Parts: sequence; C-alpha cells; structure tokens
Amino acid sequence: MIRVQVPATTANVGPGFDALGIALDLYNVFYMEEIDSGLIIEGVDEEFRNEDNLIYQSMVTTFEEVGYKPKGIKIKVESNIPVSRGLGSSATCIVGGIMGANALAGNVLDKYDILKIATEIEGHPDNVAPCIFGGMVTSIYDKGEIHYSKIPVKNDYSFCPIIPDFKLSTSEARGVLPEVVDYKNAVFNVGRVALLISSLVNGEDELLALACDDVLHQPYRGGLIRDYDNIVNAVKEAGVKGVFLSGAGPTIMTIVRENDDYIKIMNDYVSMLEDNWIMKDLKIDNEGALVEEVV
Ligand SMILES: Nc1ncnc2c1ncn2[C@@H]1O[C@H](COP(=O)(O)OP(=O)(O)OP(=O)(O)O)[C@@H](O)[C@H]1O
Ligand SMILES: N[C@@H](CCO)C(=O)O
Repeated sequence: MIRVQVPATTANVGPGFDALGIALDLYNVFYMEEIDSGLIIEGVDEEFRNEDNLIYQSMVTTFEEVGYKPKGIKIKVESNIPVSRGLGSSATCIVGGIMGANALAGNVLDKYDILKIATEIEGHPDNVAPCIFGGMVTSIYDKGEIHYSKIPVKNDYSFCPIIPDFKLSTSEARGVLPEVVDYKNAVFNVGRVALLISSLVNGEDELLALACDDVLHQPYRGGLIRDYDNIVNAVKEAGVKGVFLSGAGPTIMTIVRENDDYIKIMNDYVSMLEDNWIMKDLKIDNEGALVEEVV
C-alpha cells in the first residue's frame, strides 16, 4: 500500500496572485492500493465517494500518462485540511493522487513531471508547487512549461489562518475578478511582491504589513466574505506582521512571530463573530509531499 502525506498551502501571499505559495504543517494523508476490480473510496463525504473524486481523477490522468492499467483502486483519506477554504485542499488531492499513482506504477515520473501534470489539472502552479517541494515557492506557467524557484524564508514565523465554517470555491472566487487590470494597479502589485519576497528572506518584519497589500484580487474577493474588513482591521490593531487572503479565501492568513498574546486576543475576537471562525497556529513545512510504501 502507498501512503502519501501532502501539506496544506497558502497561495498568493497577498500580491503574488497565481505565482506565490507556502507549504504549511497541516496535512492530508492518502492511502492507495491496487485491488482486484472497481473503485473503493473511504474517509470522505458521500459527495466525494465516486469516480469524479479529484484524487481518483488525478490518479487516472497519471496512469494514462505513464501507460499503466490498474485492475481496481482503493483510496483511504485522512482529511485534516478544510475543503474550499483557501488552504489548498484541491492541490493536496491532485498532488496526492499523482504521487500515489506514480508509486503504484513503479515511480516513472520525477518531481518536475508531477508538477507539470498537477499544474495542468489545477490550472495554476501556486498551490501545487509548494505542495510538492515544500517551503515558499514562486512559479510561473509559460508555453506549457513551469519555471519555479524555492525562496529561503527565515523560518521563525508562525502562519496563523483564521478560518470560517463556510466554503468559497476557487471557481466562484475567480469569477468575481476583473478581466482587465489597470496599469497603476499592476505597478502597485509588482513593487509589493518584490518587497514581500525580500522582506521574508531577510526577516524584515517592519516591511511585511505594506508588502502583503494587493489590489488584483483581495478587494474583489473580500466582498464575498462576511466580516473580512473587520477581521483584517482587528488583526492589524492586534499587531500582526502581515495579513492577506489565503488562496482564493475565505480563510484570512496572518503572519506572526511567537506572540501568544496575539493568538489569545484574536481567538477572543473571532469567537464573538458569526460563522464560527477558528484560528490555527502553523509553521512552514519545508519537505513537501512525502510518499512511502507501507504494509
Ligand atoms: N478531502 C477531500 N476529499 C475529496 N475531495 C476533496 C477533498 N478536499 C478537497 N477536495 C476537492 O477539492 C475541491 C475544493 O477545491 P477549491 O479549489 O475550491 O478549494 P481549496 O483548494 O480548498 O482552496 P484554494 O485553492 O483557494 O486554496 C473540492 O470541491 C473537491 O473536489
Ligand atoms: N491563485 C489561486 C489560488 C487558489 O487556488 C487564486 O487565487 O485563484
């Protein structure tokens, strides 16, 4: 049996729309094995227990790519990453499915092949790249190839997501974005994304608040999330280093240094809101997805 452990990811990181992502130490775990016939999926809600399941579909794509025909497949899911909250749950399914299928087929693909298939399924590389390689990764998709670079972030930050109990699908959150970007807005983001990378590498905390600002997606998506502005203002007042919408939302991500006061203040604050917001305290995962054979 193959076991794949795949990290959550926070994409965009403010101004790095579709280009930046960070792997975090919260994991989905998938067990996959070849069986005599059919498809068995365990550990997921009824709606995901069928052939459309994203893990299974990613396995099918991979088997076709490498020319392997399994008799049947069993998948067991241990899910810790909330679905459609902006923490890369779909990327875990895609990367987990590809890596599991690759292992069952005899490890034909290397990590770049896996990244390429995963990007083609997801449509953008910003979640799947850190999910595969760990750490903070910048990536672009150009003429059918992906170019990526791992960014050596000073690793003493906590990333504390504030997560509501409602879903916001990536497709809905992409649907509210404009088709054309104003020149001065493009310039606004270019400067900030460069500053953000540099300040995370150098540990320049005082630059992070400004560097996390964005005008390409957050202002449009914020309107889909009740209390978005209230929470952003509250975390800034509480003294976080940076705040941004995690992936397509609705989770709001905060960058913190060891600061228990902040976590307590914010836990008290969000517990008064509707939508059952909760906070987690996560660190960067530097390993990325891990695959192993287990008995
Ligand atoms: N545990 C799971 N089991 C089965 N399918 C899942 C699971 N987690 C995620 N998915 C699939 O991923 C989809 C959610 O993808 P979506 O892109 O909307 O959200 P996300 O990946 O959590 O957020 P983001 O891309 O903004 O980080 C679900 O509709 C489902 O198809
Ligand atoms: N870059 C993607 C991440 C979510 O999948 C978006 O913001 O739509």
